Amino acid sequence: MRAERPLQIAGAVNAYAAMLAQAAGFRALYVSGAGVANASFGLPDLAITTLNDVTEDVRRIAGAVDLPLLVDADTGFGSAFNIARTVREMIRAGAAGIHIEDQVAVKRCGHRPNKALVPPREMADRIASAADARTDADFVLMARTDALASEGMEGAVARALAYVEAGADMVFLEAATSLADYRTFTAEVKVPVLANVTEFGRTPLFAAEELAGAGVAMALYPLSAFRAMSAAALETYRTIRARGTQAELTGRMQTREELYRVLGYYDYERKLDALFARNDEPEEG
Ligand SMILES: C[C@](O)(C(=O)O)[C@H](CC(=O)O)C(=O)O
Ligand SMILES: [Mg+2]
Repeated sequence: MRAERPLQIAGAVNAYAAMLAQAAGFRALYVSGAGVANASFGLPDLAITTLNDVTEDVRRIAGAVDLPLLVDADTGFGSAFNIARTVREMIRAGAAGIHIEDQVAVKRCGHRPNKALVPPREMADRIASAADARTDADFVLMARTDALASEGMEGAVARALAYVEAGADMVFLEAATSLADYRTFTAEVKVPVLANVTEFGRTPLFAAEELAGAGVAMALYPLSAFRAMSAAALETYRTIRARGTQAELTGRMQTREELYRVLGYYDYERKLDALFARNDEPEEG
């Protein structure tokens, strides 16, 4: 966050997407709960996936890039002891931080209607359990509030302040609808605030500079690349089925050369060649 404001955080649904985001210059990445559910399991984002499902993706992504990873821990995957375990497992898997939200355990996407929240006290307990379980002082604990839709700005601010009091380092204001919302919220909540700029939701696609002007410290793009790749993949599959060839699509594909550059393939190949060359040398006898 010292490097840029707002810190742009890009969602990556797998290790290779994370490498692409890193190559594009992002300084922080996100493992989206919706991304794990949708992309890794073909499930909707309705609290169906588990802690293990998410940490598996975190391990793969953290193993592929050097960037800090913010991870969506939904409602923490259970009650106090489970939340403590979530924190420890996320740290072990390589996350730099997680966010935990104040929806009931059967959560929904933050941009859908009929979200239900736990009482502020219960969410503060979630945060306190998480803060207590931290085995790494640098691990970031972010409280997400979904309260704007049902309790308005006053409710969202009151909740955020309680969560910070309970140990949250940062706050995620879900589904804000105007820059004025962010301005009011960031003026009241003194810790860094994240804006979720997810497409086709409640929040207009505010530009980074606009968010910075409203006091926002982090801008999240949780599923942007996933939505783009999904549309591209569907078009590719359809075209091959309809035309019997992919020839007209290659201009829009990432080439083998580009793929290999991102992967560092040629370094691996050189090492392999050197190993083979060594093995070919006659043994001294
Ligand atoms: C940020 C989010 O929690 C996610 O899982 O990526 C989702 C994103 C989305 O559904 O667009 C959310 O905002 O609830
Ligand atoms: Mg989510």
